[in-house]
Amino acid sequence: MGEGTGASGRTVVADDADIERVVVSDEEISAKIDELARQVAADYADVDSVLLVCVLKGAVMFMADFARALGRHGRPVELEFMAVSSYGQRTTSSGVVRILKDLDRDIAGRHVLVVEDIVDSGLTLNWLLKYLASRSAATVEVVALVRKPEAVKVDVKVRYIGFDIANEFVVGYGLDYAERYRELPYIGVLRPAVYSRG
Ligand SMILES: O=P(O)(O)OC[C@H]1O[C@H](OP(=O)(O)OP(=O)(O)O)[C@H](O)[C@@H]1O
Ligand code: HPA
Ligand SMILES: [Mg+2]
Repeated sequence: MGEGTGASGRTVVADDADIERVVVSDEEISAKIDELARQVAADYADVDSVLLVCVLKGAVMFMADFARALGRHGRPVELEFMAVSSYGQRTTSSGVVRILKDLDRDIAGRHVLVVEDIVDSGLTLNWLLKYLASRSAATVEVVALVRKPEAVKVDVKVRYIGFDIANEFVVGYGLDYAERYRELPYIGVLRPAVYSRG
């Protein structure tokens, strides 16, 4: 693809052609991450250490940018990763959360902040919070970049939220459809034709 301006309003990236509409731009994401990091750094100013738990794969971009923003705001953190999956190739949750990668270390007594890309039905987070509670963390809070308030099926406590968005399937900035589009720098909606390609 040559030079030009794509759906993101900036230099075209490879998957722009499949995007119908941008829901959250990369500039909005950066500004929001900075704002969330400032707030979290202030709220956790009095604790010795903070353990960020990234929920792979979707939250990988958010984790990387959020951790660095916390550093800029004077809050050092430790990073831990879990991989869970409930969507697979679908656009709706299977309701069954599978652990693909567990935590590498004990979180007992730690101040844990779960870093999630999206709260949709809430089923993943609901399951994860129960799982982490059983591992005796001192505190467990959640930061989620986006949430779909109209899609929530279970009420989960999310302390920090970037954006509330409409109830439509989105991709980009870590979010995938059948493992694609995670690398897009913004969050957007796919053209309907993409789903009928099979
Ligand atoms: O609120 P929910 O309806 O449970 O949906 C949110 C979860 O679903 C997605 O993960 P997915 O299962 O697609 O795995 P992935 O992160 O590897 O894409 C997303 O990254 C969240 O973890
Ligand atoms: O809208 C979404 N897009 C991608 N992955 C997701 N996982 C839950 N909701 C979504
Ligand atoms: Mg997914």
